[in-house]
Amino acid sequence: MAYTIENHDGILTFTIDRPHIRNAVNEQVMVGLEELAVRAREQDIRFVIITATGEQAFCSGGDLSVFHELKTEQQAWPMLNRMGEALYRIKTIPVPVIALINGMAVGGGCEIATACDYRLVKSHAKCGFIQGTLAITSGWGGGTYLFETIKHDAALKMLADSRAYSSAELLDNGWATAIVEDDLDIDRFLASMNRILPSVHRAYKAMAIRKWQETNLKQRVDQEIEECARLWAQDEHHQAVDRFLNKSKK
Ligand SMILES: CC[C@@H](C(=O)O)C(=O)SCCNC(=O)CCNC(=O)[C@H](O)C(C)(C)COP(=O)(O)OP(=O)(O)OC[C@H]1O[C@@H](n2cnc3c(N)ncnc32)[C@H](O)[C@@H]1OP(=O)(O)O
Repeated sequence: MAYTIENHDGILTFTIDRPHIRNAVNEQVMVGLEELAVRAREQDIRFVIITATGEQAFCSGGDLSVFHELKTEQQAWPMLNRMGEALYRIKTIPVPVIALINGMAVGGGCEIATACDYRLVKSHAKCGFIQGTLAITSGWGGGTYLFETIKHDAALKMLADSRAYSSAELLDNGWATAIVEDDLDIDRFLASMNRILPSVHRAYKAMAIRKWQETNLKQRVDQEIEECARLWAQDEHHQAVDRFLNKSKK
């Protein structure tokens, strides 16, 4: 199994469980995120947490060993669109969604975290939209969500930098909600959330969702996906992925 979903007293935790491959997203993880989006809409759910197994990685994005088989725009679009739909469903979950970033979050991994309402970043974790180094843009909606999340210049810089930022940089640019060292820090954050009635959390989330609907967030995500699919088909992208996969084999 590539993931687990556990409900403890209304806190629904999704854990990507592919640490050997830095928790990269394959078809099974996509199925898991789709299941999460359904279960998170049940009435007893108070918060959702998305995290991953181990200390090394939260998620290294799409599983390039699988997705590298997609060569053309027409082949790439269904994969990008499926994840785009799943992440939009996660973004609009009616309760707060917390990314617990236990390690590296790069590429699509950074997009998953950006779709969440809060990002608790372990101090050793580094995160970045490194897609530029693969000659593509973000393609699961994460770039669009970034512009909803942090200041315009910081967002544009983070996308264009195409490198992993330290936790201190992520706190500084507003992407990280907090840096956490251990379970105690996480418990403290959840305790602060628990002080307020679930119905109040739901009402505030509904306010944010209304804004996203009125500003055509989904339409903007769809445009991001289409642009990424176009870039995906270029030789520069395939060559960059070849370099990464062949480096691993040496
Ligand atoms: C597809 C959608 C697109 C989007 O819309 O955003 C993307 O997500 S594109 C994918 C972007 N992701 C990457 O380019 C990240 C690639 N990975 C890395 O840069 C590094 O692995 C890391 C995440 C910085 C971690 O480095 P390190 O701790 O040194 O581990 P290794 O590099 O040795 O990796 C261990 C093992 O895992 C394999 N691996 C890692 N990430 C991926 C991946 N995304 N897809 C496939 N395989 C991956 C890596 O090849 C190693 O394998 P072995 O050598 O066989 O052990």
